[in-house]
Formats: sequence, C-alpha cells, structure tokens
Amino acid sequence: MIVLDRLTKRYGNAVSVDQLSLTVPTGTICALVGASGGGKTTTLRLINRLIEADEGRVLIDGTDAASLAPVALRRRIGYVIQSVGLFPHWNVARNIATVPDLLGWKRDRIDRRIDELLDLVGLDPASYRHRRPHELSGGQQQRVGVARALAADPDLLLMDEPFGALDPVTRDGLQAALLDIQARTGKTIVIVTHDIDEAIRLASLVAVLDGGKLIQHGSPHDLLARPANAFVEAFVGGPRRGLRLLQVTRVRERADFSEPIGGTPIDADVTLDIALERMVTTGAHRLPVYDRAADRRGTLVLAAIASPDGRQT
Ligand SMILES: Nc1ncnc2c1ncn2[C@@H]1O[C@H](COP(=O)(O)OP(=O)(O)OP(=O)(O)O)[C@@H](O)[C@H]1O
Repeated sequence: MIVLDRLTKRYGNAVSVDQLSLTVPTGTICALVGASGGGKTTTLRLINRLIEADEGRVLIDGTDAASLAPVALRRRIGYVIQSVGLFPHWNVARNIATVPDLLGWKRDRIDRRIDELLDLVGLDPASYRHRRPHELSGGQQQRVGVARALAADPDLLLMDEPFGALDPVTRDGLQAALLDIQARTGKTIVIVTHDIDEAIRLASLVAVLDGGKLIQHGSPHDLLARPANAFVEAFVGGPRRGLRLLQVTRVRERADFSEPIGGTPIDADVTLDIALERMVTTGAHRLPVYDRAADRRGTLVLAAIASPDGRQT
C-alpha cells in the first residue's frame, strides 16, 4: 500500500502539489488525471524522491520513503516515462539489466530475468535481446521501458504518460499488455495520463488533480456517476459522460434475472456499451443474458440501459 500524507511541493511562491493525501491499496492501478500543470508529474517524482517534498510523507507499505536509501528505493519503485529514456548505445538486454546490475545480481540470474521480462511484455527474447533502441518501434521501446522498470521486481510501478506518444492501435495493445501484467504480477501501479479513457480502462482508482490539489478520487464509476464539481464533470465526461458510464457498468447490474428469454446470451460480466452495440447492430430491444458466476439466465432491456439508476420504466 502506498500512502501520500499531506504531500506538498513549492517552487518559489507557487505551490505545485498542495497538501495531497491519497491511499493506493496494494495491487491497485491508480490514475492521476487532470489539467496540464495540475501537479501530476510532480506527485510521481515526489513518490520516488526524484524531488524532495517540502511537507508531508510518502509511506510505502508503512515505511517512510524518506528513510530509504536511494538504491533501496529504486529497487522498490519502477519508473516508466513517455520518452522511455532507454540508453541508446546499450542493447535491449543491457537496458533491462540496469537496476539488477546496480544491485550486483549474478550474470545468469540477470540473463534469466531479461528473458522472463521480454516474454512478459510480449517481445520474443531471441529476436529482441540484442537490438539497440533505434532498431525498435516506439511501442516496442515502450515495452522495453516497462520491462526495465519491472526488472528488480519492484512493489510499485510509477508511469508518467507512458503511452502518450503512441498511435491508438499501439496504445491499445500496450494498455492490454499492462492490464495483463498487472493481473499476473499484482503490482501496485500509479499512472499519470491526460487521457480519461485510458484512466477508465486501466485504473480502479482515479484521482483528479487541479492546481496541485486533489479534487476528487474514486472508482471510474464514482467519478462518472457523481462528479464532485463542474471541473471533474467536464474532465471525466463532458458530452460523453453518459457513454463512458456505459463502459464502466456491467450488464449484470441492469439485467432482470426473474424473466429469462431464449437466444444466444450476452455475458453478464460485459459492460453496457457492448450490450448497446449489439442492440444497435441487431435491432433488438432486449437481449438474453447469462450470468456465469451464478449460473442464471435473464434479460436486458433497452430501457434499463437508458435509466440512470438502473430502474426500468
Ligand atoms: N522544476 C520546477 N520549477 C518550477 N516550477 C515547476 C517545476 N516543476 C514543475 N513546476 C510547476 O509545477 C506545476 C505542476 O507541474 P507538473 O509537471 O507536476 O504538472 P502536470 O499535472 O504533470 O502537468 P502536465 O499534464 O502538463 O504534464 C506547474 O505549474 C509547473 O510549472
């Protein structure tokens, strides 16, 4: 678990991060979002002490980060940035081995770890191990950046706009890869993004920052359903808030399990946007639903999707 406790950073008279308190439970992906200059990058850098706080503390599993030596901190926290920051004259393997080398791991352990990580991020070790960064696409470089950050098996991964510069298809693939890595490793991840759709897809906890202050935090559904103020409302949704709500609400929450109908069912675990898409493309106003977890069948009607509180009218 990571706890930010009244974290504050000033530059001259300007406050970049202002009394920021936030708890990120272990195994959670937390997205820091908000307008440009809101203090997202500064917060990330305060967590791994690339910059020092003027006030407040960062606790990593109960330990004050200020009490950890820099090498210990680097081992516990992986860091991925948009420009990747791979060393251009080192090959992929050596780039990934940066922190294990620093920690004095034995050669064969490092080699095993490099192959394991390349597999994890979806790059074939035999083809990519010896390439230099300029022989990789932007998306492949970003995958190597993630592998490097995970090399010493840190508890916490900090990612600053990691997929920001990539085309939508590559970005989509890397988001899926990150979700898969998180599911397999259970890492705690804090990611800065400008892209609210990325935050909604990846994070179970979204923190909205403005002027260095935490304006609201909660699940994507919380923020979309109950934005705390006009800033959050405009930021998380604007004219697409209703559509995004469909992306974070599951069919099971709106289906009626008392009256099943026949036909090929839709999975109760999929989100309402998928169900609506099926209704639009097939012209159906009701869909059969199957809830695998409870082995029950039901029905989803169009009116239940449109109703904000889930009641059918
Ligand atoms: N080294 C610095 N010296 C002076 N001011 C700084 C410094 N670093 C950041 N700031 C200021 O702190 C504020 C927060 O910056 P920060 O980079 O954390 O915002 P951000 O939310 O990450 O923005 P963006 O989305 O544009 O990357 C900004 O007003 C910025 O100008």
